[in-house]
Parts: sequence; structure tokens; C-alpha cells
Amino acid sequence: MLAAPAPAWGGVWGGAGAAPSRPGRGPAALPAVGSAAAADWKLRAWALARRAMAGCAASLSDFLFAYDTPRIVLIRSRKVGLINRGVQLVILTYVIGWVFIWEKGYQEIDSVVSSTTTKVKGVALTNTSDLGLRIWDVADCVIPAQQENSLFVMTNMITTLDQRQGTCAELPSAKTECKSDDDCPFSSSDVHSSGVTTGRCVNYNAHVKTCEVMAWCPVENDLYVPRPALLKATENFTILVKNHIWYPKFNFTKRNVLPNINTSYLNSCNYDAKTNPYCPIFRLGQIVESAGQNFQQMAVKGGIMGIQIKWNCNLDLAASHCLPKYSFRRLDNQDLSHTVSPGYNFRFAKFYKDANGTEIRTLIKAYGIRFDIIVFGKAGKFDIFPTMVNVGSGLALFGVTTVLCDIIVLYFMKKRFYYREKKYKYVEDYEQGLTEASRTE
Ligand SMILES: Nc1ncnc2c1ncn2[C@@H]1O[C@H](COP(=O)(O)OP(=O)(O)OP(=O)(O)O)[C@@H](O)[C@H]1O
Repeated sequence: MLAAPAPAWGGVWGGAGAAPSRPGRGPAALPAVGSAAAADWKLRAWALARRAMAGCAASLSDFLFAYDTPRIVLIRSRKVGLINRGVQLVILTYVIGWVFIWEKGYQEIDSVVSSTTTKVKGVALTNTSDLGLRIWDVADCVIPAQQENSLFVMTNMITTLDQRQGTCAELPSAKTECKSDDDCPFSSSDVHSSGVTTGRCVNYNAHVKTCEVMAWCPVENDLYVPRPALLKATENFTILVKNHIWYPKFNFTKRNVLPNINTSYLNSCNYDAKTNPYCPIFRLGQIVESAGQNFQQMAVKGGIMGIQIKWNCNLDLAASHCLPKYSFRRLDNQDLSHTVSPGYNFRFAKFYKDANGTEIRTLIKAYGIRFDIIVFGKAGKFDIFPTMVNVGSGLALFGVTTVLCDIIVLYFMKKRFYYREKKYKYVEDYEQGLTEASRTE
């Protein structure tokens, strides 16, 4: 190899291809063409290029002409042996216990498709100053009569009877109270108004005057919500939930009115988690109580309850083992520290005509409980493909044992250097090895 003469200025090479610099004196000027310094430059560049090429060639030859092969080292050590078997045991427990037994890794899984219908039964009696003695049956209390996966039962209400189109005093509030007509704008309204103002200030009662509105009169007064709830007897109403399920992958169908349930049982049973867990008839009070709530409190302002039906089925067993599991929870917010706008209510009206043909309506602000029926579940059945996939991944997982034990033995144990020496062996090519062996002899 060529020995490179020292640079004339004593500078430092910044590396192959880097321009030499003269510290403190700025960049070096290039030597004149044909001068001795220029020849020196050429020599140095040539030497560097040769050195780089030699490095590349060595790496390439290592890559092309060397081969590494795993070597099996049997370590006769109780400690290492126990670590190895311990890790294998953990992996075996995971694969058999969790993947195959608990998660049923040998099964194909399908999600439930479901349809639900409901029917409510019950009668309630009320006695109010407005309505007198009155009977409320399902046609009065369930609004609308049918919904998809949901039903609303009215538990409390504010009724405004015999409303007609006309003019009357608006409900008193900071905005609507007045002293004279000057306080009342003409033809104004907002989203909270009962109607459109006429510009007149009139008596709401003996003590209060409010702006007159053109509206359905008399306007509704919902400042006081009846307590206890008017329809508190709805606690004893019952719901029949008919739920049909289908697992499309397995073409498996079932319904929650189980094959062993007969008409007389259906007429008399009431769901109970312990004594009657498969009766599809639920008492409203019991649904609310099962969710840890108080029906009478909830009935005042309304709320939303969830009836959850879980169908988790192992279709490797007989169809009779595929059974619904019911649970209940309150779905609307029950944050006691934030009681703004609690419950659930809406308005509807019943229209009719009086003897003169004038349109009249009864406005009802209905408070009640909406029951949402939520059906979910999975079914599994043996299938060879998930079984093979899970067996394969379980076996692959055993490879982790070697990696883990190698890391422990080669990096963490006291005798790691000894084990490393035993594990790795560097071997020359056969002929070269022979030459070197004969040379050492
Ligand atoms: N909410 C409910 N509470 C108690 N029993 C109910 C309820 N809904 C239905 N049933 C009873 O369950 C059975 C099946 O009801 P289904 O609606 O299929 O038949 P139905 O003869 O039309 O019912 P019905 O005419 O009594 O309303 C009937 O005997 C019915 O009386």
C-alpha cells in the first residue's frame, strides 16, 4: 500500500473527498496544475479511493462467501433447564387454557341478528280535579302503540283540556309579565312562546298581568309537575318481549319464548332472575328495581331504561343450551351533581270538534319511561380452519421460549461470557483451516 506523504501545511484531511483546511487561515488554495503539490493531492485521493474500494470488496466477500448456521448447545444447568420448562409451561397454559378452552379458539364465530316485538298490559286509575275518575289502559299509556326495539310508557302528565284557537294571556315569566300595553310588542314570538303577541296586556289571574297571545287557548301551565306521578300504577304493568334471533353463518334460529313454555305458563309467569329467568314477561317496576333505581321517583320526570338480552351460544352443544340472559340498566344520565333537564318528556295532542264544528284539542305533556331493547351475543361452532390457525400460532409461540432463554443465558446470567463462548464458534473455510492448522504445527 502506498504511504501518503504528510501534507505540506500540516492540515487535517476531513475524510475522503473533503477539502483540506488550514486552521485559522481560511480554506486552502488549490495547488497549481502540474506543481508538486498537485501531484501529492492526486496520490492521496487515489490512495483513499483504493482503501474505500477494498473495504467494500471485503464486506461483499463476507456477505457472499460466509454462511452462518444455528448451532445446538445443550446447557446442562438446572437453573437454565427450569427457566426453559417454566416458560414452556406458561405458553402451554396460555394456548390450551386461554386460547382453546376459554376463548374457544377451535370455533367459528358469528354475531346475532335479531328482531323484537313488545306488548304491554295493565290498567291504571287516576282521580284528578281536571279529569275526575279516569281509567288509563295500554292504548292510553303506550305512545306510539309500536316502535322498533323500543316502547314508551307514560307515567306522568300535564293535561290542558279544551284548547281552541283564540287569544289569551301568556304564561307568566320575566319576559311576558306586563303592566300596560306599552310593555307588550305587537306580533312577536320566540321558541319559548305559546303564540304570537297581540300587543295587549291582559289579566292572567287576579294578581298577575301578562302579554296577550294568539295561541291554542288556554295556554299550558307546566310549572308544576304532579308528584307522585299520576300514573304511578304503571309500576305493575307488564311487557311481553318477543325476541327472534338468527345466526346466519350457522343458519340457526331461536326465540326467547322457549319451546318448553306453554300458554298457561306465559299467561301467569313474571320474569325473576332466580325463579323464572326464562319468562319473557317483565313487570315495569321490577325492571327499574333490577337496575338499582326507584320506579316512583323515575316515573315523575321519566327516563330511559335498557332491557339487554344476551344470546351467547355454544352451538357444539344441543340447541336447548342456547338461552337468553336478561339484564337491565338505566340508560339516561343519573349524575346527581348535574340535575339540569332530567328525565324524558314530549307533547302530543288529541284533536276533536265541538257541537258547533269548532276544532278543539287536549294537549298532553307526557313524562314516561322509554324501554330500549338491546340484543347482542355471539355463537360459536367447531370449524377446522380456526382450529388449525390457532394450533399453528400456538406452536409458533413456543419459539419464544428459545429467544427468551437465550436472552437470559447470554445477557443476564453470571456465566454469560462462558455460555457465549460455547454458543458461538467461528470457523474458517475448510482448505484455509487446514493450512492454518499445518502452519501452527
Ligand atoms: N304484557 C303482557 N303481560 C302478560 N301477559 C301477556 C302480555 N302480553 C301478552 N300476554 C299473554 O301472552 C300470551 C301471548 O300473547 P300474544 O300477544 O302472542 O297473544 P294474544 O292472544 O294476541 O294476546 P292478547 O289478546 O291477550 O293481547 C297471551 O296469552 C297474552 O295474554
